[in-house]
Amino acid sequence: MAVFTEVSTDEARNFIAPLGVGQLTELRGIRAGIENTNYFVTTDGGEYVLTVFERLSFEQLPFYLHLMQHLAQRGIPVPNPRADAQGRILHTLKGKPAALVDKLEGSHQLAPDLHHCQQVGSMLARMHLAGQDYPRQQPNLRGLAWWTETIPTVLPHLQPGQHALITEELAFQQSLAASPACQALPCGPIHADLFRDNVMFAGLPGHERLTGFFDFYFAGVDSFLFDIAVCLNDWCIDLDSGALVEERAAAFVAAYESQRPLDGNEHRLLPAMLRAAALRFWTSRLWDFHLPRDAALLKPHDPTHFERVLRARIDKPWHPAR
Ligand SMILES: Nc1ncnc2c1ncn2[C@@H]1O[C@H](COP(=O)(O)OP(=O)(O)OP(=O)(O)O)[C@@H](O)[C@H]1O
Ligand SMILES: N[C@@H](CCO)C(=O)O
Repeated sequence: MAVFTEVSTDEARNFIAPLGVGQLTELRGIRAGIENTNYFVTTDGGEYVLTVFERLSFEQLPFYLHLMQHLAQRGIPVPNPRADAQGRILHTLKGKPAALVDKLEGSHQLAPDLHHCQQVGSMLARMHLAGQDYPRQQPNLRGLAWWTETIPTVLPHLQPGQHALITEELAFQQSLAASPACQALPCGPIHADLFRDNVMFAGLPGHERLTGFFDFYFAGVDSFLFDIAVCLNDWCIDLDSGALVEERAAAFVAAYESQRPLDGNEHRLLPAMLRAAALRFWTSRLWDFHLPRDAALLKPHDPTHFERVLRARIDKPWHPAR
């Protein structure tokens, strides 16, 4: 359940009044999600999502919300935050930060095929290009510095084989990140968490079209290759074994490259970046699992999934044919 902060109809009506979205006709709590309170808001003018942020602060949120606005203004299908007459998109509800964004049409595609992967790959590249002139800066807060700080805190909970794997992988990623090749990777704002449950598709089975990316609250400035690797490790794998489904991965990358070709460095570093992306989510899942901060807000995902993904990426490195 994901209504941590109850919002009444009157509170919602007052909240949306300055946002020029019409009169409230329906307010419905959204059960999915574990981070924030979300409500579907219907007005006589359209459909929206009201989010009350439970963990992110007034200082952190402008980067994410303005990024969504920037991308939406450039034609990327992401939820556009609604502004008041002064142009403010970060609001306050019950003392907490809150936003009203456009509701995306459609639903998740949890069993993607080539067609879905191609659409995500192509839109990811378009998003990277559209974000290049985004002026705000915020690093990927779940990047190497965070892995380096967090991995020691989870080590006491690991079996010897896992302990060796995660410390060796961290050392590998630290030396890789310091290399000139890695430092030359093209960077910009990335989503950094574009899993199957953060993309919407609409349309009849077999003919679905991508209607949007959402949940930008792990976004940050990092290499585009890292974003590609996060996607490949979710959209293009067999969820049981963690093995890459090469046909889907090749289709994803080809579609990405139809919009933004990878440079030689990106091509060479993709196998290592796939390992980095697996390490990132293994670490965060271990941290959520073994060191829960706020039990009420957290239903941890299975960490061993990303241990399998990491082992699979090490055992069978992959990069697309050129
Ligand atoms: N802009 C949107 N348009 C349509 N549906 C949305 C939108 N934002 C959120 N939703 C719906 O609300 C659900 C919960 O949102 P979300 O996944 O962002 O939850 P969260 O708690 O904020 O984050 P997390 O995914 O980390 O748990 C989504 O699965 C989706 O169905
Ligand atoms: N996508 C993340 C969780 C939310 O960011 C995971 O699957 O571990």
